[in-house]
Amino acid sequence: MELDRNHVSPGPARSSSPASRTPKATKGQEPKSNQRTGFTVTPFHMSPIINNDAALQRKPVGTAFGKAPPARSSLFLAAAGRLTAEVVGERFPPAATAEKSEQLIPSASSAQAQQVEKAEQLLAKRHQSLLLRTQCHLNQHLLLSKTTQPKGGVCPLQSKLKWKKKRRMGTYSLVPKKKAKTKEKPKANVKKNLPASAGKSVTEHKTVNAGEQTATEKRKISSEDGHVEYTELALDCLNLKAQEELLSPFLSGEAEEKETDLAEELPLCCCRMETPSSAGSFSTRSQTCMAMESSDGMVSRCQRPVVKPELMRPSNTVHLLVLCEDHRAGMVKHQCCPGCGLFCRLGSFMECRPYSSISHRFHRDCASILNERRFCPHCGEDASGATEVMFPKPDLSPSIPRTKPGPLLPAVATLPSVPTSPAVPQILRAKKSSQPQRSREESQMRVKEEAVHCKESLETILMSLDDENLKRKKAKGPARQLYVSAKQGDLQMVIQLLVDGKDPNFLMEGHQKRTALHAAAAEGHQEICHMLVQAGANLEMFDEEHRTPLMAACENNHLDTVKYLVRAGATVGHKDIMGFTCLHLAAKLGHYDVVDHLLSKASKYINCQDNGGWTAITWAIEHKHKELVHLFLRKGADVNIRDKEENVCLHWAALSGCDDVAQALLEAGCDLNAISIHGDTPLHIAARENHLQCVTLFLCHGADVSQKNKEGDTAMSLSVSGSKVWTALNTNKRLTDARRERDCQGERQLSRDISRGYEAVPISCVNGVDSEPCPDNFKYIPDSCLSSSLNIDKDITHLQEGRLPLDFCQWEPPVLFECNHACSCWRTCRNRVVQNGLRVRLKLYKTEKMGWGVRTVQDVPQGTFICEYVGEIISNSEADKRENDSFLFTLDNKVGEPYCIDARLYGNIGRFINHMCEPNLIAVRVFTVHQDQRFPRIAFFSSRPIKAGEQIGMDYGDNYWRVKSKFFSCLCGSPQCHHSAAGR
Ligand SMILES: C[S@@+](CC[C@H](N)C(=O)[O-])C[C@H]1O[C@@H](n2cnc3c(N)ncnc32)[C@H](O)[C@@H]1O
Repeated sequence: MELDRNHVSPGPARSSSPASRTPKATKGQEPKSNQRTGFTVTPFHMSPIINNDAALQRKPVGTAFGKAPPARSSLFLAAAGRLTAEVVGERFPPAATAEKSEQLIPSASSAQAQQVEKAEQLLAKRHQSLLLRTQCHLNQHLLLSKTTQPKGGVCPLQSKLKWKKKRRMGTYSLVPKKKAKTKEKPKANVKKNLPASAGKSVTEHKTVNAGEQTATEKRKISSEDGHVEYTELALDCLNLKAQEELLSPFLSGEAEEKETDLAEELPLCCCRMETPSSAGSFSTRSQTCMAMESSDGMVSRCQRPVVKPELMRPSNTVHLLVLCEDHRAGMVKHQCCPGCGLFCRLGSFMECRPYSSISHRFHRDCASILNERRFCPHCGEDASGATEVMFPKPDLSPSIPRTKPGPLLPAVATLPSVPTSPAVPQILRAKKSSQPQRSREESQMRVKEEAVHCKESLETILMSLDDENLKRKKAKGPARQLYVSAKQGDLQMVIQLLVDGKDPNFLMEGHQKRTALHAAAAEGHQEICHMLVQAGANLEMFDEEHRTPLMAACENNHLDTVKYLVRAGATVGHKDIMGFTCLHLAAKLGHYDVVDHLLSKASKYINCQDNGGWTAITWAIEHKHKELVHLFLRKGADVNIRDKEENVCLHWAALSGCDDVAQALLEAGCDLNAISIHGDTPLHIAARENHLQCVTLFLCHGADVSQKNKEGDTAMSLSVSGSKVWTALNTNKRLTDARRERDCQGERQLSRDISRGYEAVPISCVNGVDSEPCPDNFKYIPDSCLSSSLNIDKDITHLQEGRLPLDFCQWEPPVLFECNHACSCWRTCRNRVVQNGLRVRLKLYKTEKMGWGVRTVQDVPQGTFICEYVGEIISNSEADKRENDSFLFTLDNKVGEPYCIDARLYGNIGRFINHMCEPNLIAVRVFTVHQDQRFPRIAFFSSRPIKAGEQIGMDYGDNYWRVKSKFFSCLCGSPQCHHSAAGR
């Protein structure tokens, strides 16, 4: 159901569809940390950061504050009769460690170990190149994601993802994974790289033999020596391997486009151009290859015999050369630097990758330069996109290296750690984790059976690998075949392809640029995952949606594969383009066992928020995965985390209509009175959605039926008139009104809101004691004001979760620092409490003995921010001149001239808070938008749970009473009163 705030009252969800939760912020915009460079920011909860004024003074701006000074105990009087605030007082994660790898070692027989070792030794032959390619792909992936956002218009991925956005959360700013096609490339290197043709006109004549797989182009290029006929090498004239690598990407659905791209780019270098031997003066008889290799500064010449007499010219700085077959293939693969004519095959070079399958190598200093910009001398791409690559000498070690560096493991360690199913394609799929758990005996039997199956299947596969015919047949498969086989669960084929040198990190065009590991993980082919990982597949490769193989396994509920990947070192906390983690994906789809496993392995992500500010539990709640919700609650999920619209879990339960989930959330302490940015309480949502059970539950727990949202609607006005929900709300309202009337015993309401709408919640004023009208001898202001210029230093703007922790030191309350606009966190960050203003519903009422006082309208948990003490900020000398000191609150600053807040003429509800010898409030000094130590804000927090209707009060302090007791006694009425006339 699609709800739109523009038409109906807001709710936590604009739609109950999962896709509707597309959040507002993109990953790129989302700050990863609320810390600013150079500053240490302490979360509010963990916080309280200073109770030491000396420390406050000592610490330089921008440093974290430590624990602080012994403070005095309460609020107080510095000057006569004056209140004081004495006491206010991971993109690629670290490599899997050897330790992690060792966890992969299952207890397996040595026969199995030997078989797997054999498989791995076969794989080892290809390992080196796989690693290199992995690195190349990673480089390319990173490079593309960083640099290729189109300047204007909507990128393909953006438009592709737009359908997902239903929730009205703002705009996207996606980073496309695919490099935008450069139509007008700087042709910087044309002159430089044309063979012996600098400054001369170039004419091209292109003929395409339509009957052939590859195009053959003939170009006539004029030179000083006359015409030299160059022929562009047809790819099918190359050796098989080089040909396959160049052709493989074209076998995808984008073959036509790629062919055109390639044709557009090739003319910039001459790597594929050859000229018949007759064009030069070389005899190829007993000729050796003239290729020069450069390896980290060392130049060496190839000595291999030449087979073909044709000449090639790597660069206009060198002569035409005859080359051996290997170097001819290298030329065509752009492995020779057009700048200097030296081959780049061992050592460090720059590599430009205009497409994932094409690599252009050149030396850093050989880039073409035009207008102080550097370009690839092969294709003219901006060389800033090129990456430095290293091609080490081949390691002839027989061992299979791990995905990540680390000590080699004993061969037995490379067995699939949890062989959950026989390694034959038809039965490879991991069973759904929702299947009932097996008994211990069954499990043991199964492990034995699986070991046997595993042994047999591996044996079969290894035997087939020895079959030379099979080998030859398989070798022709294109790189994408690995992806297809991994997806189909064809373990035998996967191993064969890996042994044949297929890149396990090949990105599958047309399949969201996923890798074979994504495909295997998504299908739950655990053994294939293992083989791919052993062959160098990177666990952290992500697709166009920034999803990793582990995420694919989680989303598809393949528990065993999830377990395997986690053990292999996959990152659990990785976020996709929507900010989802593995937990979000599994929670949304109700994959109980997967969630359970993830939480058992990485519980720290339990409260991780996605781009909409939603935690995994909110997804489980919205999609009515009840058992999962209970699991999250047992594991300690925070139910009061606010999303970007300030909804808490109960809003989502109200939306889904699950009253039993709502009940569990209430028992877990979820705030029934939480208000979203639209002013909605969970009751508003439940009423609007016509969820009767939830409505009655909330009413039973004391939800306020008269609470209005920002559009002025009560839950009742949002319900369908005459419906059961409406009747329940109406009945409750009548009963509540009647009770209030009885409880108030004739209390008259003098004002609906003394704040005149300045506070987020109204503060009514009632008098059931006498005929005194609503106080009007002051002006209500929501924030402190300045009546003279005080030059508050607002330049210091670095600062450091909902409530004070239960162990917050109430006797020596430390200073708090809230996040502000200078932090990198969102406005909804939980370390912003005081700055969010009044949230608890309060009432100004006339007490029997202490004049006006303040009470709460709702139950208030311990540690809740109640209100601030607001007034005129004045200097002490100014305060001394003022006659009425009843509303002076000393800021008790230790720096420079002391200041205080006078709420006599200008103030807020805080000015009516009376002294109580058994207080339920503490005052805390808080900094929000500045850190000028002279001007802390004074915030009152509940020091214990407060019942609805209870008066709130603080301890004015002994100093206050030392002075004031000469004029009057404490009338708080507490049995523990220290300052009553009788007590003195
Ligand atoms: C900050 S005002 C509190 C609001 C005040 N009750 C009013 O009617 O405006 C402080 C004054 O309230 C009165 N007051 C507060 N707490 C009291 C107490 N425990 N016993 C007697 N008077 C109290 C005193 O007159 C004191 O000067």
